[in-house]
Amino acid sequence: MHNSSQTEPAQGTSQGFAHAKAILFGEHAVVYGSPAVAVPLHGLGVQTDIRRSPHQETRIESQLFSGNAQTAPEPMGPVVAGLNAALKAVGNPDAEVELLIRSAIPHSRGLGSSAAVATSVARAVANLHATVFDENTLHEIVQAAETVAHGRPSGIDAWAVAKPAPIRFQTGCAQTIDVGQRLVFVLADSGHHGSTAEAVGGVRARRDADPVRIGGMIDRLAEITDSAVDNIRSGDRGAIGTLMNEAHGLLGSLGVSTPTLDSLVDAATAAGAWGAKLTGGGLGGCVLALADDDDSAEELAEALRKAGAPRTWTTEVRPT
Ligand SMILES: Nc1ncnc2c1ncn2[C@@H]1O[C@H](COP(=O)(O)OP(=O)(O)O)[C@@H](O)[C@H]1O
Ligand SMILES: C[C@@](O)(CCOP(=O)(O)O)CC(=O)O
Repeated sequence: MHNSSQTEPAQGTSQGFAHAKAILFGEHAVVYGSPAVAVPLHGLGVQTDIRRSPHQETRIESQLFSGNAQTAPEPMGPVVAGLNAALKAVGNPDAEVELLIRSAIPHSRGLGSSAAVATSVARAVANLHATVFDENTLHEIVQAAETVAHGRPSGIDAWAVAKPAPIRFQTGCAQTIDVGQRLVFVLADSGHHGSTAEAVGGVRARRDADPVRIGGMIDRLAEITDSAVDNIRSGDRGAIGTLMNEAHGLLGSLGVSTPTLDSLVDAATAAGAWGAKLTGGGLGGCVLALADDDDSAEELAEALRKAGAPRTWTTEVRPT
């Protein structure tokens, strides 16, 4: 995965960074208290530069919007909420600041751009005030942004973009997983935006209509996640891949896959991936495939692009 370029801050400017994430197991089930596993996507990140505003207003410059924060359109709501929560947490809620947000993370692809942007903004605010947020304070700030973005987020994204290692997340708590063997993943963009809120709402409606069947699938996703944690610890790629394939099938049955995501999973399997699945909310977004090694990751990425993915990224999870 290419490195997002980090630049030196100008005088009077402070910075904050955060990386993207991919959910390896347990998306959607995590909303109902099941465990989930997320991995950091180092090198695919966002940088925020901040300085005290020389004007009587807070301004944001970003790929989505540039202008006075008070006139920012609705999609910027999470960013403004994160900024306000961070300024409040440093005891300077009325501060006027200027933000420059540069992100390499495509938004609405299940890669955690909203949480990563909010994390980089919060870290920049802390830096400007010569402090560092402890992880729980940072989490609360980012959850304030995520609540505007998604309604009732489980909290996995907010932890996953802030932690440098894979995590097992359940009901608000995130624990780092010890990794037994290096894992190389290829991410393929389906080219379609996915709305997490719509996907989560769809699963909830199906669960309300058929609690026994859908509840059974959610229970199975929870079992898959916990088996996968054991396999990540022991470094059993074959077992991880088999569980990824099963998880993708279940996510399809929950109604959050699409024909494009299914065909990318099929292409990954045909190209020799240990396993592949959609990642994040679904209904668009990305597919995550487990490669054998760096060489096969290149072949896998090429196969996924041939199958229609407009872009791919390769990332690794290092043994601890
Ligand atoms: N480059 C960016 N500049 C400003 N805000 C961004 C940027 N990327 C993402 N965001 C914020 O994150 C939101 C996207 O969140 P969402 O659709 O949930 O995507 P994701 O699944 O990547 O988190 C945007 O509406 C905006 O609030
Ligand atoms: C679908 C979900 O389980 C994972 C987050 O989805 P996404 O990676 O933001 O698309 C929602 C949640 O955990 O709140």
